[in-house]
Amino acid sequence: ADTLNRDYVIKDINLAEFGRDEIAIAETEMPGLMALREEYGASQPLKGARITGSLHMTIQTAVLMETLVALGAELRWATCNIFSTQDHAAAAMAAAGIPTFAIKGETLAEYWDYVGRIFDWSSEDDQDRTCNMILDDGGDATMFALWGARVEAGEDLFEPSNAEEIEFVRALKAFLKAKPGYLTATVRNIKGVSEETTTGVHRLYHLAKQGKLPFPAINVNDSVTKSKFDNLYGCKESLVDAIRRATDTMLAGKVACVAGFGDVGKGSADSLRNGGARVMVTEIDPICALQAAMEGYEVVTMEEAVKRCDIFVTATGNEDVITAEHMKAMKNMAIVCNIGHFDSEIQISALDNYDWKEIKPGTDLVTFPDGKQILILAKGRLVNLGCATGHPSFVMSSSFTNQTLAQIELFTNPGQYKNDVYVLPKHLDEKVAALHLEKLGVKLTTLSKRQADYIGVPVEGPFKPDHYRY
Ligand SMILES: NC(=O)c1ccc[n+]([C@@H]2O[C@H](COP(=O)([O-])OP(=O)(O)OC[C@H]3O[C@@H](n4cnc5c(N)ncnc54)[C@H](O)[C@@H]3O)[C@@H](O)[C@H]2O)c1
Ligand SMILES: Nc1ncnc2c1ncn2CC[C@H](O)C(=O)O
Repeated sequence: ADTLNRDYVIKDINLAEFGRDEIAIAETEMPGLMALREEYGASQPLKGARITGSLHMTIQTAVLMETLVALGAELRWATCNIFSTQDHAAAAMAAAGIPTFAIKGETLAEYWDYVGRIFDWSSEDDQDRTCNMILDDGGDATMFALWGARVEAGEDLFEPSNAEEIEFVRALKAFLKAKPGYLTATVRNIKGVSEETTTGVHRLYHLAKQGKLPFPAINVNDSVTKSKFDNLYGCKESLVDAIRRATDTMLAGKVACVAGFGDVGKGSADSLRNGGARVMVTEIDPICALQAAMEGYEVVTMEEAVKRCDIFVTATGNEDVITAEHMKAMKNMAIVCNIGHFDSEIQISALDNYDWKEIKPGTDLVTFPDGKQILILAKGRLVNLGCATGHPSFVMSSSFTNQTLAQIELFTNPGQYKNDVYVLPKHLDEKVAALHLEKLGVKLTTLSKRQADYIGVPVEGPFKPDHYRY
């Protein structure tokens, strides 16, 4: 790692030029972010914003980061998954002077130490300087700050029950010892958090319901132009990309199982079917199960799927969806991976005592006592970023335009939001979509006043009621 006590920890600063070259190409595919730089560059709405960012350190995220900086923000950034960093993107950010702490393949200990680094805004001449915004993906950064403040208010930390929690507790205790009172001040100074993903949003609603959310939050995931695009079309492109890079397996003719038929499961099932696989789905929700059936997917239980499927993908946001028992019952050389945010979906640790052989980074061959073998991808962490480069730039532009608008909303309207979870208003959702039409050559039709009146919407939109489902 390239450290030397600089205010970044990355793999190799010499990758910066390569990163910069790919960022330049990505910018041509991210019209929403580039339009926001045009629109807000002069007025600098994020001047004074000190954003602690925890989001996969990819080329696409680098374009988001430099958009936030172009609008006046200062950043400190870490990735939100130990396998998702693209080292050349991290190098380009460090070379651009943005404190970045991310290495592809970092350990859990390093991951949580880096979360501490992005919260440490203190300097020689201002020990009390803290962040005043969080941009989160999955909720790890928010949890670190909140638990720090809660421990300093006298609450007992939970007993860690796995490797991840052990490192979280260790890193948090070290931070609290080094900087007593600092996270309490941080939480007090935070104007809000914008959360990228479904699992992180679930955690925020849970906190709000418990009355333990001490600042406003914007749920970016449930902007239509985020989850109905990134989660759906992003996974449709990046899932099979990852499976192919990790295994070179032929998809055509194979039988695949996707656990969960939400936005990610829908995109994932489509991805596999387009590759020529016959796809089965498992679901708990009768509505999503009915959708899957009517889309032509067989809906089965995992107990049934393990007998018949060659490829398994979890997309539920839940835990223990594929158990050790399930894996023991799978066909020889079955491929098992997860595209959900956390690695809770597959019982990876239950395989610890079996023989693991790393074929290449991201692809492990596990041999069971009876000699049966399976391939585990990205050690059960999200496979599209662990074994490939995640979603392409264009769809991430839609997600990250929402992120940027959410940061502006929270930072420039601190009094407007209570300590609760909000989604962006529909006119901004439609604005994000509109910013991405020209790139695809879309020609939009304009309503006449008569038509607008007939369907009861303003000529300029919003074109749908809040209860509309896209
Ligand atoms: N890898 C990526 O690029 C990426 C992108 C977006 C979201 N995500 C993550 O993917 C996960 C899913 O996101 P989503 O937006 O599709 O969520 P979602 O809530 O829309 O869908 C999850 C589905 O899983 C089903 N489910 C829950 N438990 C199940 C179980 N035990 N068996 C079968 N089905 C079950 C639910 O009924 C639901 O329909 C989340 O963790 C999210 O954060 C990852
Ligand atoms: N290319 C990507 N850059 C950053 N994050 C990415 C990329 N592809 C998928 N993701 C995951 C974020 C996604 O919005 C989520 O909800 O998890």
